Amino acid sequence: MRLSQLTLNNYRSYAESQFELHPGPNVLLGLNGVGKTNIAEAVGYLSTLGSHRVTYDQPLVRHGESQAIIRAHAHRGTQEAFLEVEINPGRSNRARINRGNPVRATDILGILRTVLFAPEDLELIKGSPGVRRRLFDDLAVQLRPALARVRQDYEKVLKQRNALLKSIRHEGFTETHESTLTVWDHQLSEAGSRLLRARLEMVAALRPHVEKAYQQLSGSVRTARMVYESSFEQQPPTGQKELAELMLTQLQAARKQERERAITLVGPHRDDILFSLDDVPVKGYASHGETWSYALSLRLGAYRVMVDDDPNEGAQPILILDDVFAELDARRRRRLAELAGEAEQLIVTAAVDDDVPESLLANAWRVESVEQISRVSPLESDVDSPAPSADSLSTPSPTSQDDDAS
Ligand SMILES: Nc1ncnc2c1ncn2[C@@H]1O[C@H](COP(=O)(O)OP(=O)(O)OP(=O)(O)O)[C@@H](O)[C@H]1O
Repeated sequence: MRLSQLTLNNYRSYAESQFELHPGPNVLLGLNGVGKTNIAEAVGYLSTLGSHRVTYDQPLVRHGESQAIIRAHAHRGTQEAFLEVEINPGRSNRARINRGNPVRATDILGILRTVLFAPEDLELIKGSPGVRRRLFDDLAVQLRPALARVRQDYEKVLKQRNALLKSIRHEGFTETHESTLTVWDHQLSEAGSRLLRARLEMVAALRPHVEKAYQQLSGSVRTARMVYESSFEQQPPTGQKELAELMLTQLQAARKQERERAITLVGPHRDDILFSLDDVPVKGYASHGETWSYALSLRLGAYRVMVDDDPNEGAQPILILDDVFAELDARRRRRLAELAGEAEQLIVTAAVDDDVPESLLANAWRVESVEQISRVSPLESDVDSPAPSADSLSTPSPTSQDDDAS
């Protein structure tokens, strides 16, 4: 999979900018704060409708504006699609496919697949369980877009149920409360069991790939392991019907405690995934370098899971490495470059040219400012080629660069 053209309107620091992207590596170089990550983030947003930096949309819209639009030409083998997403904070986001009528933004999920690794991913190890749950849920949604709805339903019922438990604590428990809780228990178990089943599948699919990626990246013989820790009092079964039944039983058993604490105590929103190297937990124990390698292995593993899911020519996800190389030692950089170099399209951002392995620098761009982006000659990476004009910025296509060079 790849993008050939990306246009940003009022997205983050970009008022109106267009970028040409190439198959293979695309490296964005430039000083801190010039807008490199904003581009990488926009590509990720097109495939997940979420940002790796914020959990809500407002910061994605250029300060002072009310709407951002991301447009892109996406290619999957010989198929091509023109994708457009409008980000409307406070209102529903919309999408358009091949310049058709506006549809719900979630309708574009599944068309473009990306895997993005960024420094924020250290939170996958160090952060709260919610960050880890999101990793598995996002991956499941990229593979099975219908799960986006299940996830929304689960969160909605959970919120309503928690609000009811709070009012029970204040107002006392009545028969009406009992029957409403019973209805919501069924709805929560239905959506929760689907979500949990998808997560368990993702854990099983990721496990061997993460183990392999960790060994390839670090050269270590230690085994990267992961264990799903469920809020159920027993090992969750694998079938969805059995999961739903078990969740219902556990909710009913927890009812007294839930009324006392005014919170839903059973379900996938309470779960965690324990990462370890051999039998030693990563969180709280691993070194900084090991933590980085583990987090990166999770993303490379996700990349492989997507490739397994659709092994067709041209279906590989776009791999995005945002500000990653600076944190790795020389051996890990080289290994990452080898692994990432296999991607049909790779987008890399870096503040320091020397941090990026030379093998990836064939297509590098110097981001000076949001209005000024120019190609970097692979041989003279410190000499900028003439900058394209500002305002409606379009980075030069390979043909025009060749013309410039001649
Ligand atoms: N909604 C917004 N409106 C206007 N400007 C924004 C918005 N969000 C972010 N910015 C600006 O975008 C810039 C950050 O861009 P970005 O994160 O892409 O930088 P970067 O080149 O990746 O930097 P670094 O190398 O430090 O990671 C900052 O100057 C920030 O103020």
